[in-house]
Amino acid sequence: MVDFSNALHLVRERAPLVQCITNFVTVNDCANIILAAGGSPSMAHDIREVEDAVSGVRALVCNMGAIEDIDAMVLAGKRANQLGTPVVLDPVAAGGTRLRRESAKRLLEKVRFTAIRGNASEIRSLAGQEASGSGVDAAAADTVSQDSLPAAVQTVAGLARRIGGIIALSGPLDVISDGEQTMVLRNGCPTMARITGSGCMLTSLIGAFCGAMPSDPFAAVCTAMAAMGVCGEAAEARRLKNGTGNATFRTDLIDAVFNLTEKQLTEGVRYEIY
Ligand SMILES: Nc1ncnc2c1ncn2[C@@H]1O[C@H](COP(=O)(O)OP(=O)(O)OP(=O)(O)O)[C@@H](O)[C@H]1O
Ligand SMILES: Cc1ncsc1CCO
Ligand SMILES: [Mg+2]
Repeated sequence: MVDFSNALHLVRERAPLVQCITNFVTVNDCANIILAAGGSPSMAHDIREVEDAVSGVRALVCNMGAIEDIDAMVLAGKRANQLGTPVVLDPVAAGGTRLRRESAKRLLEKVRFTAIRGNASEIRSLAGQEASGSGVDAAAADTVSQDSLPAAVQTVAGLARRIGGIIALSGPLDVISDGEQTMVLRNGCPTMARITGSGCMLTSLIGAFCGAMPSDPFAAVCTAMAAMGVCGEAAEARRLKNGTGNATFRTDLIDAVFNLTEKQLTEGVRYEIY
């Protein structure tokens, strides 16, 4: 049983410092969503300081959108592993190019990840399955539907066992597994895929929750994913009411995380456990 309410309470009470080595496309949104959740962001990514910087934080987020910073991620990740600090990976476009396939392989060999959050194409690629996606968005052919859900649960749980951490596949249905228990979340809205960075922001949020409750990473990841979905719905309600577009939606999404209450989260989340 995941206590969503307690996890949200803890992230606000503990205000974890989260270090992100992340891409320049969405870096500002990642910093702001960590702040919205009650955490504190550090975007230090220079290879000359990441080992030092990671010593003072509660979680490290490595985002492969910053493909030029893979060496820094390996160094920071190894240091975080030594310190017992949670490390979260966003395998942006993991199967898209040879450089990304090799980088993902190298990261998984060198660093032990507490959690990996990617879209369906990225998770399929990490699992060694045929994936249609080549850019940063999931391919329609890979997207999890009600019909393909049983197979997706197997893939996600199998990969979780292989890496010894949590795998979170996002999309219309979110599938989260630690290899034994698997949660399926049915929140969110299609507009979330019409802004860049909802995935990057979600991975940063996972970093904040893992930093706040390192002893229960499954609850941390599930709560971050649930919060993002419920907040996506709140931002969509505003968009429909105000007739705004994706730029305002992005701001409303961050505002929704800032204003999210424990009651709104527990009443709004739609999930099942496998
Ligand atoms: N069609 C949809 N219906 C409901 N929720 C969605 C939908 N598409 C995306 N989401 C939600 O959007 C968030 C980001 O997931 P997504 O899989 O789009 O990430 P991503 O492809 O890595 O994004 P990016 O790389 O642009 O940051 C998750 O919370 C997910 O549940
Ligand atoms: C668009 C884009 N390109 C590299 S990273 C990124 C952010 C979404 O993954
Ligand atoms: Mg992404």
